[in-house]
Amino acid sequence: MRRPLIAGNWKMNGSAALVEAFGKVFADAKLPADVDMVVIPPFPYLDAARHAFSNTPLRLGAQTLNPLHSGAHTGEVSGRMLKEFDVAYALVGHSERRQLYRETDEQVFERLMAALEVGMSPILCVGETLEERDAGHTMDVVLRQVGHVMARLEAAQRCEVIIAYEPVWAIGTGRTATPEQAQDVMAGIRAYQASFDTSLAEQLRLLYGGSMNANNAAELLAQPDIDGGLVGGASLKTDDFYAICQSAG
Ligand SMILES: O=C(CO)COP(=O)(O)O
Repeated sequence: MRRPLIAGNWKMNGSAALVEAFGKVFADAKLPADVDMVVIPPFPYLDAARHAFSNTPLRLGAQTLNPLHSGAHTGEVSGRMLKEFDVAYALVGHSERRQLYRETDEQVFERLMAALEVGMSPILCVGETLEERDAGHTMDVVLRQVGHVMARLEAAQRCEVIIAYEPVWAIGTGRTATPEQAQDVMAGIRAYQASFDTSLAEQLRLLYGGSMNANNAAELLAQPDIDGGLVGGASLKTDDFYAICQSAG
């Protein structure tokens, strides 16, 4: 059985007050014990979140990381630094980074390797644009993004990777993929992974992202190949994120 994972990607949102609010709501909550719950705030809030979440099941993630450990790279943050703040997960290849900051598949691979090197679980984000979907290229795009990374990893590294399928057209648009659309792509990713190793494919955790909210989470999470969610907008509201975590249990 794969352990469900719900991760909240705050993107460039949130505040010190929101960190405190999450610490309070998640401290006394009756949350499912069999679900991994992760908050991914902007870097400046990581240290406050580490303290505020110490009595909660919430773990921390980073939105990106530099491939190097240190050096003359103004504005960048390394995995080694993030580890000092108990950051356990790192997003790599989010579509906003691919589109707005021109990150290539190769840079995504380098960042993912940096996360693995310091013992963080990378969450590799993949997904097609609307034009790519309409042209019938969804699986080609997604498997290119997955393959560029997975095909180059050792088996032991492959087990550490979590994959988030986030159709670009569903991100922040309120337009969620139907459970069937999401399931089709997730099944395709798992089948690709099975071409390396069938038992690893069974263990691979696949998250859906793109306008997941408290109302649609249960139906998406009920799909056989969806093991969790990568939540954007709804992860900025304590009650909504709490409800999504509940529905994963
Ligand atoms: O990009 C996302 C999470 O990484 C999804 O964002 P929304 O949930 O706001 O659509």
